[in-house]
Amino acid sequence: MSELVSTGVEGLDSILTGGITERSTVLVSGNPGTGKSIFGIQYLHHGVSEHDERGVYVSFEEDEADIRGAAESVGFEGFDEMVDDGDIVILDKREMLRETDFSTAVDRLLDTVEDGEFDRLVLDSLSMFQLFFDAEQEKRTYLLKFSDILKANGLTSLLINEQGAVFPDTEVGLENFLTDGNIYFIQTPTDSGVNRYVWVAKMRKQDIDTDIFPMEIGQGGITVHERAGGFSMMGGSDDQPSF
Ligand SMILES: Nc1ncnc2c1ncn2[C@@H]1O[C@H](COP(=O)(O)OP(=O)(O)OP(=O)(O)O)[C@@H](O)[C@H]1O
Repeated sequence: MSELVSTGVEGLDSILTGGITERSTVLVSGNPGTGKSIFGIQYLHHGVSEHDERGVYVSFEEDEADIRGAAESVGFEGFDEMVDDGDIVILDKREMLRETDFSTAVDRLLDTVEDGEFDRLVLDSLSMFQLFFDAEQEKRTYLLKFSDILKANGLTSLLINEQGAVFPDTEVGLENFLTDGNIYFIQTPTDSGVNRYVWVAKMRKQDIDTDIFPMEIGQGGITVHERAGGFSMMGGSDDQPSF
């Protein structure tokens, strides 16, 4: 049986009955500000601090200082040292977009992971990646090849997907089908801010809880509460999911 990789979010690991199957690629979708990047950083930080697993964070949109700043804002202790020591390697937008040629940028990423010394990868974001393909068939072939390379190098990967539509109007694209798992981060407005939720819609080969669970972002990162329900498109109520 495959090993399970702990996400670093206890409540989410419970929903996943232990974690993510190792060498999977998991799509993490959500609107802006729903916590996708923080989840990615938490996943890598947890890998190093609790499991001695090295990670790579690839960003097309932020530079290293932004990522270090996000880790600091939620109090991930020792994150800077992990980066300084090379336990977490950040390939940031300066690095990835140095060449205008997309395949050279991807080669740089593959060069980093192909020594097999990493266990976890976060790609922020897959949406950027996909902009380079016009034809669906080309996108499909590339995505499959890319995720095969990640798996072959022993990586369990989170591929972040910037979602335009507001939940429950999720856009279901090729990437939803071609990845092993789909996790959604959801936020609904309330009078005083937002209510946050997480939904694991799919995880191949795993028995998962497909309810929608409330979550919070604060010091220590993301916390998922192990009580289903509370989701409402109106926000602020304790009603059961309303769709
Ligand atoms: N220390 C903190 N305490 C509480 N909430 C925080 C803290 N730091 C960040 N947040 C919340 O997390 C949100 C940002 O999360 P994150 O950057 O992971 O979102 P995202 O889904 O990656 O967004 P985007 O797609 O725009 O990059 C902020 O909007 C803020 O509400």
